[in-house]
Amino acid sequence: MASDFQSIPVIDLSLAESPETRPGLLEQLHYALTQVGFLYVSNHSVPREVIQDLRNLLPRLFELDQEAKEKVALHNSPHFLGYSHVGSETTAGAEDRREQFEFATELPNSWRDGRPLYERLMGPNQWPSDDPQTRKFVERYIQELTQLGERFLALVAEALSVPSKALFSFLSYQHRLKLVHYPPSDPSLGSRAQGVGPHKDSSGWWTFLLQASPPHVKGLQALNKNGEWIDVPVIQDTFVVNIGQAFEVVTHGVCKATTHRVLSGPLERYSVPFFQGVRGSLTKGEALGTLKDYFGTKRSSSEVDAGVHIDSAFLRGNYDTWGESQLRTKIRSHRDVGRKFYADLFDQYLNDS
Ligand SMILES: O=C(O)CCC(=O)C(=O)O
Ligand SMILES: [Fe+2]
Repeated sequence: MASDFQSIPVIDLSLAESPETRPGLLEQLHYALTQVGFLYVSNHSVPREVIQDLRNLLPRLFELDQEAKEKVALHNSPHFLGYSHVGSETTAGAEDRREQFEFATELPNSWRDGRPLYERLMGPNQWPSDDPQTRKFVERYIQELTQLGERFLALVAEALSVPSKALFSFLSYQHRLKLVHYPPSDPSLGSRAQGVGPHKDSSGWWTFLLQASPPHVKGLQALNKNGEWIDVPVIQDTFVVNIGQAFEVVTHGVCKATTHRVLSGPLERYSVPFFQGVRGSLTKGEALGTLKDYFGTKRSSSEVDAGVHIDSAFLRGNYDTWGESQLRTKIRSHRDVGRKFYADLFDQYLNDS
């Protein structure tokens, strides 16, 4: 079997600043995008203080008592924003061992009868603490990551030789952020407990992940084409970046959303994934049509071959827009929210497969 990636490339974004080093950076990025689907970015320009403030917040929020957490429970939000407890999610058929607070770009609830229902995914956050710093730190972090996401996307366009305008046209103005806590696993399970099971990121365009625990706390792994799980260790002052499913679709599978998982071990672990959002009105036709010329004919034969199989619930599903496909996924994984806020659609979404 051909060898495949055994480690995750580190891309130094400061190399983009000089005309001497930029071509080399783009070449490394092209390799990471087309052969790995996972990378680290270093020298990313997100201020250290913004990251540190968020990191300090994590234990404080997860130490809140259960009552305070339940007050902002995700099941009270039609926008799927808020707290979910350990055991409320399953991935790949098994229960995940993690609790999380989900936030998004702060937006008013502007959905009205007659508008597409997926627009209701946008709406205000539930803030878990009266401490005004919580909101300040989370919002500032989302703002910084939104900017990093845009800078990164411009480089991706250049590395793939596609118009950046086309890539930007797929973006939403709502991005999502999760604060995640993996409690220590039962010692009898060794280091093999499921923090989160094998998955591809479905909700975003790109994911920018902060591994917020010290380097000796391991857990994240990416799957290479040979079926080997490759460790994605903590590298200080970097973000882990990986491709989401919508990006795999628009690049016709040339850039794959790589499967990954988290094993939880005897040490608790914190992480913060930021999911750059995709516009809900994006249709299948647009997603496959916009860059067809770039990913159909202009590619080397090995890249075109790689694009033959696109693994996407969006393309397979019965609904034409990205927004509807997202809403369906969310309702199926949080059925209580579906029953409460989307009663008219609930049965249809549950029984349409
Ligand atoms: O916690 C991590 O390191 C990764 C989490 C993840 O893959 C996800 O939430 O999609
Ligand atoms: Fe993920």
